[in-house]
Amino acid sequence: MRATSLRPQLRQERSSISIDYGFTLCLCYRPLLTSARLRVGAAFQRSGLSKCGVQVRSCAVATPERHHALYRSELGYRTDFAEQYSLLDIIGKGNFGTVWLAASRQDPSHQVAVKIVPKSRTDRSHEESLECIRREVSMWGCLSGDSRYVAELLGLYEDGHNVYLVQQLCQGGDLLEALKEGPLPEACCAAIMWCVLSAIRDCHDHDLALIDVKPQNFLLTAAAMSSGTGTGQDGGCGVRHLRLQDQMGPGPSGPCVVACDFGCSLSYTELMRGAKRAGSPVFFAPEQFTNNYGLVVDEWAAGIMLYLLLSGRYPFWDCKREELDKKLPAYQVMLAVCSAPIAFGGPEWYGISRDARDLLSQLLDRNPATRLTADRALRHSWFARWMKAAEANDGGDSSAKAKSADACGAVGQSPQRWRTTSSRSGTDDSTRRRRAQAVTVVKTVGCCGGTTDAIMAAQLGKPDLGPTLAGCCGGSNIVPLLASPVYMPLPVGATTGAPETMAVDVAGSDDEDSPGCSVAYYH
Ligand SMILES: Nc1ncnc2c1ncn2[C@@H]1O[C@H](COP(=O)(O)OP(=O)(O)OP(=O)(O)O)[C@@H](O)[C@H]1O
Repeated sequence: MRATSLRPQLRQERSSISIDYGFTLCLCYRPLLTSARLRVGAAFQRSGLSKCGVQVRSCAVATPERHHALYRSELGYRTDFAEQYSLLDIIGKGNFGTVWLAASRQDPSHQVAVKIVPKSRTDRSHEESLECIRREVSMWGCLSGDSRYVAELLGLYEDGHNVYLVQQLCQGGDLLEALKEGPLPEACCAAIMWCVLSAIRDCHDHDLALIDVKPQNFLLTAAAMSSGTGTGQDGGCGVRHLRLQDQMGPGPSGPCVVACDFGCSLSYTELMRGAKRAGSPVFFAPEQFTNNYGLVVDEWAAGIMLYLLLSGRYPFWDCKREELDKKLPAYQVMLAVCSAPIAFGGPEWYGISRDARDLLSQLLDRNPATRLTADRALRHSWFARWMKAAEANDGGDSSAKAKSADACGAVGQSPQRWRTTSSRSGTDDSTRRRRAQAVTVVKTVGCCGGTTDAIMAAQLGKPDLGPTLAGCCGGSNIVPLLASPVYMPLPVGATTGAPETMAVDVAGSDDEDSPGCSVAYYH
């Protein structure tokens, strides 16, 4: 049927057509579109409807066909997508498909994400494309439901052109987005990495390697967006306020981060047969360059992710994330991954705990045989510390809570964050003031429990001279936290010498290098 023959009928009824991504058009002219196998965009062009003042917001993908009775399923999926869901807006685009926000037609308040994957990719035959989709779906399907750290796959649909993967909507976007505002507080990184490593552990328990572990493939859920205790200046909600304790156990809100995208995943058997190289080279483990690797490449990539979350940088390159995202020649990537030392020297590491570095070194172990597995990584003392600190904040440890209340109460802060190591007795006011002049606000770091940012400031002094401490704030305005006059608000970046890292005592923690609380200080 020639497309031009559509024109009179369309013109005749155009006043009653309301176009929403072509669904209405599909509905009204189903037989014509079906028989002619026209994509909506093409139908518009040819019919001249656009000239009649009717607009289509997007024709980037072929729209779902409502004629499921006529369509014979190729993959065995349902064919009534258009009856079940309406597409609302594009959320994002990947290499192989477009992700849409969609709503259930029965209950429009129920929103989902739908990945629309064309059945024929330009770089593959139709059969090969279908095989890729089948593989991804079978891997995802066997994890979804079994692991709470994997995005839920809610339904599978197909039509003549596309496959529709209906999945849990993750409102927070991906972790790369979250990193755009700079490194995340350490407490928040612990919460995220708990989910990432749990997802990896669950995959490995199913004899699957995720392979493409990177921030883009981990999504922040609705739970992440509503997390926090409301104490920060920004309301206390959102990514920077994620708490480790909310990610554990079968809580009603679920984890803050889930894994998505199983397009590169490989089964253990496939790995043993000699897997093909896939994924993003800057996240490759050294052995991945040889095409002879096992499940623990995921742990290596998780190590790179942790480094990135904590510092905003990649471990083997002396540049920021954005700089490296521009393409590097493959041999340069390989050389760095296989031989460059892991740097912890930059200023972004001043506030990071020794435990975090230790976990990183064990994940980024170039020997796959000794590399920490996800299961063991989850039992690393870094997580235990953050849990302990969080419990103390939440009231598990009443004495720590009381001490903390002492420290913070004087300036009306909620009783949670920092306490002084001691206020050196016998220090007169002029000495305090002199020291205070030399206090340097080092950086914003995550603080105990992850519920507020802390601006850390350290006073001039040597360790043997005693007290060192910290201002606490939400957002960027420094407020004097502690009762002692030593601690004064200072402009960020005021420094008087070369920084060294020093531990600060934190409420609820007995150890000297409390998580997330080391600061730079100056002599
Ligand atoms: N379930 C979801 N909820 C919300 N947003 C999502 C969801 N799944 C994907 N997205 C968004 O859509 C974007 C594209 O996702 P997709 O999985 O197609 O691509 P990708 O991971 O970038 O690419 P590729 O599959 O090519 O590696 C993601 O970056 C993410 O921001």
